[in-house]
Amino acid sequence: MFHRGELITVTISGYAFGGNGVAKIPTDDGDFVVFVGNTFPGQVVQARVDKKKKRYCEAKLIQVIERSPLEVVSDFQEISGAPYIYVPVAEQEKEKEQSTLEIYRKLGGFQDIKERFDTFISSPVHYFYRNKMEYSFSCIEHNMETGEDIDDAFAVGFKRRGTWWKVENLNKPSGMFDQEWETKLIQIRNYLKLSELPAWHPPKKTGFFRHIIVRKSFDQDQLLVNLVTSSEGLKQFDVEAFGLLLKQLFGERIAGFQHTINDDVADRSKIENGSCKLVFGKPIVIEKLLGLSFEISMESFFQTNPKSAELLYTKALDYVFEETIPENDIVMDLFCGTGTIGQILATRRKDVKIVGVDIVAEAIEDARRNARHNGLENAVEFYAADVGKFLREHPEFSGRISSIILDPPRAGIAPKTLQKVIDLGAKNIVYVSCNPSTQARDADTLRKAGYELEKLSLVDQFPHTGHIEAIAKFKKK
Ligand SMILES: C[S@@+](CC[C@H](N)C(=O)[O-])C[C@H]1O[C@@H](n2cnc3c(N)ncnc32)[C@H](O)[C@@H]1O
Repeated sequence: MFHRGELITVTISGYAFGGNGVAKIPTDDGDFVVFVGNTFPGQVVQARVDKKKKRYCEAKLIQVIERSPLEVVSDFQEISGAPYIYVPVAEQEKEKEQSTLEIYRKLGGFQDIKERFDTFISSPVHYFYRNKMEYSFSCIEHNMETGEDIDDAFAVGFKRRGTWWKVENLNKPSGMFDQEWETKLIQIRNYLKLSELPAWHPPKKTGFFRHIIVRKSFDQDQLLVNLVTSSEGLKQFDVEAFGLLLKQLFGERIAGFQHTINDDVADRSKIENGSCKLVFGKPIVIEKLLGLSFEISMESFFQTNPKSAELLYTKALDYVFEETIPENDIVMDLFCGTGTIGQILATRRKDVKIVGVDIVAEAIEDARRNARHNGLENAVEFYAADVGKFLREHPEFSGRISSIILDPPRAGIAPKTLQKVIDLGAKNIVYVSCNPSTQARDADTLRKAGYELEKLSLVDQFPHTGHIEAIAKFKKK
């Protein structure tokens, strides 16, 4: 049944972890299962078969032909990064919870996960919650109304689902990022188009305008803007005049405007590369989390949904403090990024030392600077290193740690590194993850090493997407 590359139309009847809609096609040998990413039960969709196995296949969504009866179409423009914008949040949350618990059963072998499940924390804001957005320019536009592709266009918005070359103009807010910014993006597009410099041509890798990236501070209600162009035709572009337009459109809300010149042929991955000049203002915004201030530059990692991150961190730290931490003990914040969790912990317990480790040197510099500004420099120590290497080179911590916080990237923790973490002999481990499938795998390793999974909570950091954040609490038996 079906072959790779085939265009199929299926009705989605179920939901699997990670935003995969499930369609079942009856055959003489039982159901043949089709997984289609970014779809929802009740939708009829057109999709292209990508991977084919004997009993199932994976297909990429091309278009939703019929909406699910659950969906409520609103005035937001649907973008590929937010496939569930029309699905009521309660329905999204229900599917996320069930599918995440199922992945814990399947990949972690925790058949009794329901009994260990603590709570599902909803995002305190469901719309306009993101603090960073990256828009692409392309001279190949996919017109959403007519379905046509237009060459020699000037499009600014997001890549058409499943393509890296076509851009759909963002004509109204997506419901994900700042409402005023996205309402006025059309004026920015019209202004830049008048320069007669071309938008980027992704297949040819030529053109001038490449990306526009915006960082937001909710606390200050300010925006930091970075326009990325090539140097092709640079002399014709009046960057100061564009800065004035930003000031006219957004006034005091613009904290700073940067211009990055990037001639690298690689598209998204090199977005922050090239030479960057601050045209006016500051190259940072300041965000507040649970009373602490964090300076965020364009490049720094910072939780995308800060209001929800407060709830995530509070829950993670509640788990840490459920156990006794002796005075002057060390708590490790491994994969600490800009050190937010460790610093917040330090405000709740003044008599413990925090050791944070992250592989990105810039993130550690941010962590140290922020700790100084927050008056916490004596409570925290940050190291720029690979966690596995750090633990190998610092055997002195072994047996001296009562609690560890882990917050690794989506890939989870490398087996050798996890073994080093286990060798520390901590009584408690709190594991925060943006990918519960790798967390469930690591939870199985921790269980085999004598750690019991006591509790699991889910935090909906990313409404309208298939993503979910999970916090697991482990205790040494
Ligand atoms: C999900 S982020 C953690 C963010 C941080 N806890 C926060 O909330 O701001 C994962 C972090 O792991 C870091 N990382 C990835 N691989 C690493 C490794 N092998 N050793 C140390 N840090 C690593 C990344 O630089 C990133 O900052």
